[in-house]
Amino acid sequence: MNDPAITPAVTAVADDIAEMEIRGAAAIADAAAAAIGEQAQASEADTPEEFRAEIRAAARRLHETRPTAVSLPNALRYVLQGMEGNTVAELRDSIVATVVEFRRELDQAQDNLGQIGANRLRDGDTIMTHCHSTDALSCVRHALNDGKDISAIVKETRPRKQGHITARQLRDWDVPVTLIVDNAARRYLNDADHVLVGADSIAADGSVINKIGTSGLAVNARERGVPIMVAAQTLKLHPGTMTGHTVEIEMRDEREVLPDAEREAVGDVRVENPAFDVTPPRYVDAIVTERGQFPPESIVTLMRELFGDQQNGEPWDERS
Ligand SMILES: O=P(O)(O)OC[C@H]1O[C@H](OP(=O)(O)O)[C@H](O)[C@@H]1O
Repeated sequence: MNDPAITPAVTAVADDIAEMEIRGAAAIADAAAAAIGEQAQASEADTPEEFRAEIRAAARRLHETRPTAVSLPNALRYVLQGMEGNTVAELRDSIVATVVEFRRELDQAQDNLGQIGANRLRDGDTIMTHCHSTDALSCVRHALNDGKDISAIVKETRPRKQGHITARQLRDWDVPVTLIVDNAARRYLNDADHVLVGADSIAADGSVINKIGTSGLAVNARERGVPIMVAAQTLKLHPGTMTGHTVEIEMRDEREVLPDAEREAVGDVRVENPAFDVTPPRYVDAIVTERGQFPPESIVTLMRELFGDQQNGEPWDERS
């Protein structure tokens, strides 16, 4: 049998995720779900078996792009579990409807989470941010909508400088922004009332997997007495960690750290470029989700409720 046909739209989205043209855990989940919808609509499968094989192949292609943000497999699982029917047309319709539902829930969860997180921010507070998180920014947006004045100290976030995206978004909302290099964070924590970050995955023990540099920031913030708030919708909860799996930390291309043009001046050194790190739960004050805010130690209770009956295996594995 030929390999299942994957539509060019899926390949393009997968490439964009791998290259970080599409980035941020929520945006990756949204784009991956939409791509499965495109696959379903473009499919020329003659039989239900062929259609299912194509959808599974598309999901695998999207899944293999980046390993750390669990929102990606969680999104794919949601959509594939919605696939039902006995004909190609029924299967297609079920996928398309599930994608619409998933994307609506994603937006709604981010909005609800923002309202909950905004309650932690007081009028006149200054936040310190790391990287760019749409979940974290949703909290700021709701605080602003509630009439609070918020200022921000924005960490640049080497090597890809996603802090620039955060700074731009906050300025568009008229939030006063001070942009700093990552190394200046400890100094400026004296001026911060909260550290506010997002997450790519949350483990069952309440550990937060987020952009490299988050754990050092959290340790420094704890030493300075600045509370650390993690904004992460439940799509970021990692079901595999309930059975002891660890979260794979993505290692990215060394040229993000040392571009070819600078390589010669530095010479023959090894470069490592981990994209994420793990912040232990004891450095986190609250994990804000659309289901409420939790001390990290109690996140496992929510995970049991959400994933308790999950079976082994993934719907994109070679099963029907
Ligand atoms: O889902 P939202 O809150 O937008 O983003 C969550 C996280 O995704 C990003 O990863 P990357 O830039 O894709 O490596 C950052 O680590 C950010 O905190």
